[in-house]
Amino acid sequence: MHDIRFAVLGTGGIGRRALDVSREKPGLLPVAACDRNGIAIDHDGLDVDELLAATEGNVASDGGAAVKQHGAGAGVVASAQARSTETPIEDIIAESDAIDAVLIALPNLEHDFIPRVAERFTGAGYEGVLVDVLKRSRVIGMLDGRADSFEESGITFVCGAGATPGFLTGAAALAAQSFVEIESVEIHWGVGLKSGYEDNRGTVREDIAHLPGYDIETARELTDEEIEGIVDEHDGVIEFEEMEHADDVLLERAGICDADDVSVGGILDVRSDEKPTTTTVSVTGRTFDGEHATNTFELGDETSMAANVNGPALGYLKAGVQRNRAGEYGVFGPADLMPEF
Ligand SMILES: NC(=O)c1ccc[n+]([C@@H]2O[C@H](COP(=O)([O-])OP(=O)(O)OC[C@H]3O[C@@H](n4cnc5c(N)ncnc54)[C@H](O)[C@@H]3O)[C@@H](O)[C@H]2O)c1
Repeated sequence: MHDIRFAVLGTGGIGRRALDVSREKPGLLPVAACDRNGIAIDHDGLDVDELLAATEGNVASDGGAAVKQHGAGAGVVASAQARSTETPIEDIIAESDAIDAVLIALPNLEHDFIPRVAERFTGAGYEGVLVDVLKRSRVIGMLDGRADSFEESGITFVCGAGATPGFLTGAAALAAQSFVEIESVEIHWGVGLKSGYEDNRGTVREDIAHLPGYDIETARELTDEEIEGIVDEHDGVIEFEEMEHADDVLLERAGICDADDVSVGGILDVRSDEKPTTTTVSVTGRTFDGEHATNTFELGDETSMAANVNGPALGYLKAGVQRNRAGEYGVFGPADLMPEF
């Protein structure tokens, strides 16, 4: 039985794959999807096969010149189920009475963009679940600052619910259970994206903002050619250290450790699907009986970014719906919930 009707905001690299993964997750019925230029809605369930086929290689991200366009229109409007609109998010909000949960797979190149999108749902009196896969630590505080209005509206907001933060934050919370004091949490990720920048625009651009000499503002202004240039300079393999990933504040928020004890780094290969390094979460701490040890959680190298972001995002969405139906509203992080399968 499909008892969770959900929408996806953003049908780029992440949003399209969320729809794809949802086909194999029991209980989920995708009823709406939008990108910057279009919207597809069918309350009986979208035809995901058709939508994915129509948007393959046609993931209109920002209307820029380099967007791949293989169909009649750019992005979601290439689907027979979609129509073009200048107000995609409002159009979904207008139908949100019949939507249980919304996965926000939008870029996060302005820190307050996702909080502002959430405000639009609150303003319309939405009662349901919002889930995002945002990365930046500072955005969590902005969402926490709106917790009262989410509670008043009847919204259960699950924030930072992708891979990192998200899945790996939850793994750290579990790995911490052997200890009574946590000394450090080290998250080191490896991602191979043969589909490259073209199919993962938000992800790659936002990661570049973590490189020395860049920030979110400068990354936002880069042209597609400049991004391709940075990728070329690194021969397609870019290494990141001390990233501002919200795993730190989300673990602190859950009472597990101080944000300062958490470090996140990783290696992104934009030219190969093979991971350049194994993704690990290492939690070091002291046990009640005085031992020091490190518990390590490791992902299989064959698991793709798409699997590790979207499986958990939809799993947390399901957990959020359960909370929402039990009348629990406000802001939840991935260390506060166990994702459902
Ligand atoms: N937490 C994690 O583990 C994790 C991992 C990967 C990506 N992400 C995040 O996921 C997000 C999406 O990444 P992506 O690679 O899919 O990006 P993308 O650029 O490929 O796709 C973004 C989509 O959002 C749409 N969009 C942009 N502005 C819009 C607007 N105003 N209204 C409606 N639609 C709009 C675009 O048209 C596009 O469909 C990024 O913020 C990225 O950092 C998180």
